[in-house]
Amino acid sequence: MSDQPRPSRTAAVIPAAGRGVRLGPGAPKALRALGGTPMLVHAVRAMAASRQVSLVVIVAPPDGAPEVRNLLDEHALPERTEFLVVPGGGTRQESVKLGLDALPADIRAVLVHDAARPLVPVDTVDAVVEAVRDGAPAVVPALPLADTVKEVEPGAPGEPEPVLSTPVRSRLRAVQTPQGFDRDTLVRAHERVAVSGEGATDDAGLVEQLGVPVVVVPGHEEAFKVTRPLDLVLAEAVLARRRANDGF
Ligand SMILES: Nc1ccn([C@@H]2O[C@H](COP(=O)(O)OP(=O)(O)OP(=O)(O)O)[C@@H](O)[C@H]2O)c(=O)n1
Ligand SMILES: C[C@](O)(CO)[C@H](O)COP(=O)(O)O
Repeated sequence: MSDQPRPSRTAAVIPAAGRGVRLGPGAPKALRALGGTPMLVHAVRAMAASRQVSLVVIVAPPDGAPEVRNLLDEHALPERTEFLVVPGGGTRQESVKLGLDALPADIRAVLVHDAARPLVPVDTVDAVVEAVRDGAPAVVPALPLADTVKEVEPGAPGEPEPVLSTPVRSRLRAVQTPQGFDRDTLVRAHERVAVSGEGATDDAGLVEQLGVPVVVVPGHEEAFKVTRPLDLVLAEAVLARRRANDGF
């Protein structure tokens, strides 16, 4: 056997342990079908489509790891990619941490990608990986906003909420995944920033709390998050358009 050190590798961690409450009653969101295939399988394929990603860690619902392992075995996935399934936690932040804990030592760069963003194009994945490999410790894909955003004083449900301010829209970005990180930076962020309430809403936010710079690269409209029922309608339409285009 060669005693040369193995080159450092890039892994993707896919938090998929959420219930999908905002999507309505049914199976855990990641296991629901999109175009006849579980949303999670689309997300796993989207990460494995990047030749830069050699390991995908899937963070399953806490009691659903065997089911997710079976699901992956039933679907065609690239042979050059390694897949690991670990049980998740009660918040997204805890689930990502459990995924990071499972990474082998030779992983130097990590993507964190929501199972709920099943249709992210491979070019977006590659752009994030490239930026990390070029030396950025934390990279997020993002898009400018179409709506004006107001900061409000949250009130009781259904009651009018006083507006506090209107941030300058041209300075705002809607952040997507995969978010890419130097592994040590992301692990440090997850160790230092405690889970409070629902946890941090994204991983780059934890890194920002360390004072480490985060940069934005262009996101993609098709990397939207399936959160509410209407998002599922859009996702089915995007998938149908892709399949029709592939047919010609
Ligand atoms: N305890 C949790 C909560 C969320 N997630 C994952 O984090 C991603 C983004 O979360 P979101 O879209 O909010 O999913 P849910 O938490 O399932 O949605 P909801 O808030 O509507 O229940 C999803 O892929 C989800 O599976 C996770 O791994 N573990
Ligand atoms: C990580 C994220 O997708 C970036 O926009 C988002 O913050 C996840 O939020 P959610 O409420 O857990 O879906």
